[in-house]
Amino acid sequence: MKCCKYSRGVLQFGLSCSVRYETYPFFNREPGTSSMGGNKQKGLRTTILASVGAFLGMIGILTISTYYCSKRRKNPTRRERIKRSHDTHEELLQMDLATVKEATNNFSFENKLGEGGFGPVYKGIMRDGKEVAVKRLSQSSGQGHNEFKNEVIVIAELQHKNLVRLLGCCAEGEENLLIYEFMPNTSLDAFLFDTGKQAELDWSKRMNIVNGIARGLVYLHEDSRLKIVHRDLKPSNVLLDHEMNPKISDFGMARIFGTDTSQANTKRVVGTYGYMAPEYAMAGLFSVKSDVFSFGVVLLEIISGKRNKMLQLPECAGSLLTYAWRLWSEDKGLELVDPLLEGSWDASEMLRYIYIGLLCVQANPNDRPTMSTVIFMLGSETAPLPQPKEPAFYVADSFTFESDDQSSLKGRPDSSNDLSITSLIPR
Ligand SMILES: Nc1ncnc2c1ncn2[C@@H]1O[C@H](COP(=O)(O)OP(=O)(O)OP(=O)(O)O)[C@@H](O)[C@H]1O
Repeated sequence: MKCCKYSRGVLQFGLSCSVRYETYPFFNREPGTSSMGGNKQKGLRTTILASVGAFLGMIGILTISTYYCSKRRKNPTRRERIKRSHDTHEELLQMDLATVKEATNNFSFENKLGEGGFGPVYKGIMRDGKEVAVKRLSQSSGQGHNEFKNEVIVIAELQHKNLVRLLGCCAEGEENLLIYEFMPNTSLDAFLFDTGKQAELDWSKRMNIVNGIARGLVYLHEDSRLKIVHRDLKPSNVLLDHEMNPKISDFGMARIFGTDTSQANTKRVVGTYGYMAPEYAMAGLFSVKSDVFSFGVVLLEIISGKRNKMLQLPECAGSLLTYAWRLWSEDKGLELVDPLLEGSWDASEMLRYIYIGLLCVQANPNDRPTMSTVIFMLGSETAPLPQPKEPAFYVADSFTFESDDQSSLKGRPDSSNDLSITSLIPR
């Protein structure tokens, strides 16, 4: 549309030029009025020549503006690109309710895969046989329409093998549905913290999961067109495909940053207790480094097979972080390792992973590495690692945080909560 406007503008400009040329006194002299000896015929010729010149000029400008416009269409500005992708995605991803109902057997109990803060999740089979997972926003969920939209906007912009794919959405009447690719092995927490399944995660699978999560985060933070902070990374938001490859999910809380923004703050703290960085949980400050903190917690959980917040060991009051730090300081780092992994790991590699976990959960965000540095450190046996400083500790019982939104953290240690919709600022 803009192109048309430009072209119309150029056309008007050209016409007005030719009109001006014709009315300019020099081209309309009466015979004998000029010392140059011009006559009416000469004046007319000059006028025609000027008009032809103006016309040709106008054609030239039109050609250039058309070229510029088609180039713009191919390489839109950031704002145009974002707006266009919004429009396209809203169109592309729409699915009708009848189709989703049919796929999920009318949201039957047998099809229910689980339930999160957003609402229940159902398995569905589309007409073409494709398996999907359908998240149904429950009316009573603390999360609302804004998060639903946020998830669609954020995830529709992204494509990476370590991020779950959103296939479609449906907003009809009271129903708000998100349709994802189906992950047959559900989520990481279903393996990591389930005594019956823990043993299936040997060290090589765990390393693959750690590296995949790290790559997904690097993409979000640095490599995608937008700079995104996830804000709710935890094992239940890491889904596993049929080969146990990890895919980060749940972008309802994600925030998109501009290139020149490194940190933002909010009065509405969202996220999950135990995984939130202290500066975020207590002051509402978040950045890519808050995701790094959550990654560090998940990494230490993967190594130990223990939940950060659930650790009730006699030798350690508090969290897994307290425990890991204590062992590390006493040169007993390897005691942290999940006994089920016995014999499947190499000591120096394992120590490096623990080291990296501790670097990620340091109290000061500036001390934490970026996710691309984490990838480098995970893959290098020789990379010099800085000495980790003490992690941020917060003990379950004493941790409370009050924000403007009274539904937030206090008294709901295991849940995520509300946030206003992301404002899209491209990289
Ligand atoms: N794409 C998927 N494929 C297969 N199972 C899924 C998929 N998405 C979610 N699930 C299942 O549904 C459950 C609920 O997921 P959901 O993301 O809504 O909540 P959560 O991450 O467990 O909790 P919260 O909403 O508090 O973050 C998951 O534990 C998982 O077992």
